[in-house]
Amino acid sequence: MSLKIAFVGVGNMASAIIGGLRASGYAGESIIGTSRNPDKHKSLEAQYGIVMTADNEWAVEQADVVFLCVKPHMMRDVIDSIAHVVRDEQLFISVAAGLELAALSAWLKKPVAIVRSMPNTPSLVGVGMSGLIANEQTTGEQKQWVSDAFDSFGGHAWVEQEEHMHTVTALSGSAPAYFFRVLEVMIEAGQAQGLDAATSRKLATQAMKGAAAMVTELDEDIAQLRRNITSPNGTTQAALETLEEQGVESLITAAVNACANRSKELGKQYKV
Ligand SMILES: NC(=O)C1=CN([C@@H]2O[C@H](COP(=O)(O)OP(=O)(O)OC[C@H]3O[C@@H](n4cnc5c(N)ncnc54)[C@H](OP(=O)(O)O)[C@@H]3O)[C@@H](O)[C@H]2O)C=CC1
Ligand SMILES: O=C(O)[C@@H]1CCC=N1
Repeated sequence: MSLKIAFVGVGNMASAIIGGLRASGYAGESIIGTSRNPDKHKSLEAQYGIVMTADNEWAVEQADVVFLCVKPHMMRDVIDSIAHVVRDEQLFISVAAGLELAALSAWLKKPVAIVRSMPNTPSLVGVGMSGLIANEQTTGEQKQWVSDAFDSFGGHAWVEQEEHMHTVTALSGSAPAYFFRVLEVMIEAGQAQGLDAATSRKLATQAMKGAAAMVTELDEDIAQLRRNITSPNGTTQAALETLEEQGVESLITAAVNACANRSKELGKQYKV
């Protein structure tokens, strides 16, 4: 089915989803985006072939599916301002970190279908990953549409318990930023050893891409893939021993836990 989609708040995350949807063949004419700043509208229209407006009410009125893509602390005000035009048959998809289905449902004030999602920005280049959970109003057909839409810009996983959305955020929603940070540090280290920035970036990023491709394309134990590179008393062993000595396991575990805990805090802050 060809549905009209509205994105309320076209910033980093909505742009990544819109870019992914457009690249996979979704028609620009069926996508409306909103932002308060009209100065941004022309460039977003040109970039994605969509219609931009500052009028959230109008955008929601046109839509079968509404993606809610503003920051968590803005969500309640934005929903309050559109609640009076919400129709029972519409599907709402929130991308906001922490915000629970119950809060979204109470603010929307109608028993509409709601999906809470946690996507990530690699959606822009078709390799996103999204965790999803739906409220009980969401039909099987709507869930199938959501699965297909999110698959069009990457992969998806439905979770059974809403609590697990915090872990989804820690393992995929925020995680591209951890890997970007690792790359930044590696590239700087390469430059410190004398390589130019472009060569350093190419070497480190291709290595990360290759590692990710091996893990996703080969059905092999990740630890074994690591051991396959690690010659006894060789170069890799020297690097890995340093990582362990410097506490790589506790460092990464602490970062993942901090992310999930922040998501829980956001949930509590906006609990209804
Ligand atoms: N960035 C990421 O990697 C991820 C983000 N998320 C979630 O996505 C949501 C958005 O995050 P992100 O895209 O990073 O943030 P951004 O600030 O980049 O995007 C939010 C956009 O909302 C617009 N906006 C704010 N208020 C309004 C309003 N009243 N009406 C219409 N548009 C409005 C802003 O544009 P303007 O100022 O022009 O109005 C802004 O561009 C958050 O809830 C976050 O938790 C989820 C997963 C990953
Ligand atoms: O940092 C954040 O809060 C958002 C949610 C996941 C990624 N970015």
